[in-house]
Amino acid sequence: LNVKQLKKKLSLRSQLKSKLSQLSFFHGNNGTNENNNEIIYERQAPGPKRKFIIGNLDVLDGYEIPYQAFSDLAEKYGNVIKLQMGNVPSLVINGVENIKEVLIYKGHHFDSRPNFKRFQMLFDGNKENSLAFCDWSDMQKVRRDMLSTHTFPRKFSMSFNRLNDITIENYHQLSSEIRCDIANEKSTSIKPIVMEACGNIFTEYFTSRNFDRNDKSYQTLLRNFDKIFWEVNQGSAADFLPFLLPFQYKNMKKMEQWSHEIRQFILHNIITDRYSTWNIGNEPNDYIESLIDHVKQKLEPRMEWETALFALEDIIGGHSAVANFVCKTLAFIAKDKEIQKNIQSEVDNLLNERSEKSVLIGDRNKLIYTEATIMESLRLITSPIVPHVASQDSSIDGYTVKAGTLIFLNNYDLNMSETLWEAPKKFEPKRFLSNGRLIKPDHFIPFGVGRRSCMGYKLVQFLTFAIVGNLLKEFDISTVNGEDIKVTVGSLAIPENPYQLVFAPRH
Ligand code: HEM
Repeated sequence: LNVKQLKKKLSLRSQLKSKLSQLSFFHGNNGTNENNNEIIYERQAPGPKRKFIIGNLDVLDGYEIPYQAFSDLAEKYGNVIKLQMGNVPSLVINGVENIKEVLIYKGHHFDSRPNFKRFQMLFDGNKENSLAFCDWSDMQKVRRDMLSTHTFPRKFSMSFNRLNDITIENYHQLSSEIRCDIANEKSTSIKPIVMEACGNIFTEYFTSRNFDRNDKSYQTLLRNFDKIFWEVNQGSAADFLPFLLPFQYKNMKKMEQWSHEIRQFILHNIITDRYSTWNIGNEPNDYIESLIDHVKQKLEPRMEWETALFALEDIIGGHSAVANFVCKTLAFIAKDKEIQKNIQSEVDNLLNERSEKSVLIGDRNKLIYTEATIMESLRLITSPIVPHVASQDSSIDGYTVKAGTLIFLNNYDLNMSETLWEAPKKFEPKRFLSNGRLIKPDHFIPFGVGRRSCMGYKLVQFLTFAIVGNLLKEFDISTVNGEDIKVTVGSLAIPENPYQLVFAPRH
């Protein structure tokens, strides 16, 4: 090969590469040109015909689990579906590769959140005060970094050990309340006591404060958090059709009142005296001190006192998500004696070998069947409840996406697809086990991934593990008269007092 031939060959190769990059959107590439600039292809995703005013909102009609509609639409239109939800242009994204394209490869193109009136109102008219509903910003990055030290404590660090001690202490309180019901020959109203345990763990862990469980205003605080959690988890047509807002007025006023009461409680009973006595330069011991330190030191980006207050409120409210999840997991377990026996024998084997007789949060890798049960519960409750919004013009799987488009990532389908899972409707922890090891399939992403991923997932895993493990060590659990209680899939929030469970001491 002489120099001339070599030059010609290289030039041909470069022309070919350029042609391929122009064509490559047909193959679903990431839509960048040679200079890594985004090429915006006008290739619209397919979707059903829109109706006047409501657009495609009617596609959800008649579905008990609305996300099932997205999966059914995918059968007809493919993995990227264009929908006009009232006045909000939207895309439904199915398939793990497409979801990864949004969350990982192009995470910075899709890092905003919708601008629903409900969310604005909960945060004093400004959704940027919220950790989960704000758009991406330097402030959000700082808030996430600050929070991660506390929500993702390193194994056996001081925070980790503290979280463990607080969890076990509160578990004992939970167990004594169950024993009280047993002594009175009563079934147990599970949600209020799990809610109280999780609320206490969160307030003590994040703020180093604990409250008397008979304190009426503290009980109201926990109830208010859960009522808001329930409301936020319900879809509302008014999110997409603002002219319906007046019909939502009463409900929204109630939510506004609950969030106002929460703020007042936190202000008066948790944060104010800590703020006034905090000395700049001290090492923060808990999340509240990290926030106060940032505000008082006037670190960049500047955080207003109000923003810090909302961040604290948001994270304390996370206890409600954990409590709802624990209750759903217990219901799945109460319905299946074999799963229960498997967890119990795994827990007994571990505890018989050692002097520490509680299941600790650090035991997760030793109790893999218990872990698999929690993963199975997560699989069934997951939904695309926290949508993304395109923060710039982009593309997904080669389809055009305009800035401002709402993106539903159909993780419900990832978890319920017949092609990805065997008998997906069945509660079967063993699907996460293989050759005595825990396996996590690539398509199992219940907490999202990337820059907007869940900030509380470790707390969910630690607390659920410790509560479920210890409860099954102590008790057999069943439903009242063996009735088959319905545990809704594709959603996390459960009503205030959904079901009773019957506990019987094992020893
Ligand atoms: C079983 C319970 C939970 C599930 C299934 C869950 C799942 C999720 C999912 C799917 C997202 C959206 C991820 C994305 O957009 O890519 C999310 C976001 C978030 N979660 Fe969770 N979560 C749970 C509990 C919690 C708890 C207990 C906390 C707080 C301690 C929490 C804090 C957050 C925050 C702050 C975000 C927003 C992060 C951001 O937008 O930057 N979550 N969660």
